[in-house]
Amino acid sequence: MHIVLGCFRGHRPLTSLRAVGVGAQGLQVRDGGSTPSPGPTDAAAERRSSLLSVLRSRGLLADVAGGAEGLTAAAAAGPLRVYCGFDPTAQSLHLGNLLCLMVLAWFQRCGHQAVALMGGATGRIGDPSGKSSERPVLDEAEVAANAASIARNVEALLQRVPGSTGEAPLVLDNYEWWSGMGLLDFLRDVGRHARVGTMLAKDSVRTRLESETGISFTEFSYQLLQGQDFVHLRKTHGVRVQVGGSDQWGNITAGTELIRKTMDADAFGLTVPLLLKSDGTKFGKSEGGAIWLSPAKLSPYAFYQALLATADDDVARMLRALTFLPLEQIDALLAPGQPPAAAQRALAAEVTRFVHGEEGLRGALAATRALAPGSSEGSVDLQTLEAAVAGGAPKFAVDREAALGGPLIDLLVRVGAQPSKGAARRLVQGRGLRVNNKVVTDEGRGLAADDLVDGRLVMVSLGKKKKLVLELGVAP
Ligand SMILES: Nc1ncnc2c1ncn2[C@@H]1O[C@H](COP(=O)(O)OP(=O)(O)OP(=O)(O)O)[C@@H](O)[C@H]1O
Ligand SMILES: N[C@@H](Cc1ccc(O)cc1)C(=O)O
Repeated sequence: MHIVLGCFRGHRPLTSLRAVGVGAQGLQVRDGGSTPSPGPTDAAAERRSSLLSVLRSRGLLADVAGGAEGLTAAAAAGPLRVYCGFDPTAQSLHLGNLLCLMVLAWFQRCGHQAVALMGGATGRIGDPSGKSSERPVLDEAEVAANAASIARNVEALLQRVPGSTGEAPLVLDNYEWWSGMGLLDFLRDVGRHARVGTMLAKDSVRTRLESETGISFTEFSYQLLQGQDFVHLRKTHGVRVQVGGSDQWGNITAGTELIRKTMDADAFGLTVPLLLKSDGTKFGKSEGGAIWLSPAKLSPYAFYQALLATADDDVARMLRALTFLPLEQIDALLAPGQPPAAAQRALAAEVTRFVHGEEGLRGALAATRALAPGSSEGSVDLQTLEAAVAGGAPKFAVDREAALGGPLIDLLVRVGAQPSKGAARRLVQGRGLRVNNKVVTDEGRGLAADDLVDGRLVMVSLGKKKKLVLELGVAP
């Protein structure tokens, strides 16, 4: 895997930010020295206002809309609510989306409150940002099911932000307010405030207008829906900041402009540099090859392995952007003399822990150990077996009674995994046959019920590298 953090089309120069004099993590309070130590209120204000310098130090800040100084002052004055929207066009979010979730997490750590918005309505329209062609229309039931599954994932993830000092995160769905909005209300209350010239000038629209296929009115209107979301959240939940990838700049500023015009209130936008693949395309779901965050789409083991495969050139940026490790610890991991892949292992462990929880990481590490060539560690569970099959181990369906009723070596010959009984015996004599990683020493050993994982599966290793999975059931 080769991933780079870069900026997408439409990137604007980094707004100059004022450092606010806190440590790299933004969580340390300055040592008092000769000046008096800050009291608890000052410490909290300092932590809240450290936000932009923290995001910048982690490589998570591309642009600020509404003024960096104003945002820092607002953060110092009190906890802010910040939102990021996700269109439920797939069952799960992916590693690219994790950057935005990390920004929400840093807000939480600095004492603010994160709001994750499911695009139950916008997912039915299709965001043209960064897309060279029209998105397919999704089935309503599918969008709703996707939104529910992403909401569960995101909520669990934001609730486990380590060191969070903000109020508990909120998860909302914009279908709530769009489902009741009529066309006339929309044109009168939202459309009237939008200038067509400004809408046409957005990168997402301009590039599509210049393309052969152009842009539909539906996708052209998308920016107003996202803009109105921000207005709605500003009014109903006091949300003052919106976060998104740098491809979202046009949609985010549509919101800050609408708020300014219709409410005469302040609002800020933050964009995150996009996580790009080595070919320069966005690391997203439409482009394929996504590293999914939901365990239903990608097991914690496979997720861990995908991060372990991060290229050396990308690992420093990924450690800064996708983990909460202190920057000094990251520098130490990258210093010469570290064991091979130490940085990748730390990256994989930290990100897996955040995305899948402590339990998910434990399982991923257990499966990694169990599937290592020649492993004799016995912790083979369902995830390990699924990982073995996903990694190319053949799976054989065998008759349960026959499998439990005779020697394993006979079964291996019957399914074609061993050329002859003699070869299978020699494998046992050379201590090369293992059942769920336990060495078989008895040539007559058969399978027993307690070898079975999930009551039906067993992993058999033939020598150091070859593995297969037997599934006991009714023979095909
Ligand atoms: N590779 C990425 N790097 C940083 N942020 C990203 C990346 N991919 C998506 N995001 C951000 O995550 C948020 C939600 O994105 P969303 O799920 O709607 O689109 P997506 O996953 O990029 O989908 P698609 O590939 O269909 O465009 C947006 O703010 C988007 O900019
Ligand atoms: N347009 C965003 C998702 C989003 C939807 C609604 C919002 O209010 C905000 C963001 C995207 O496609 O990535």
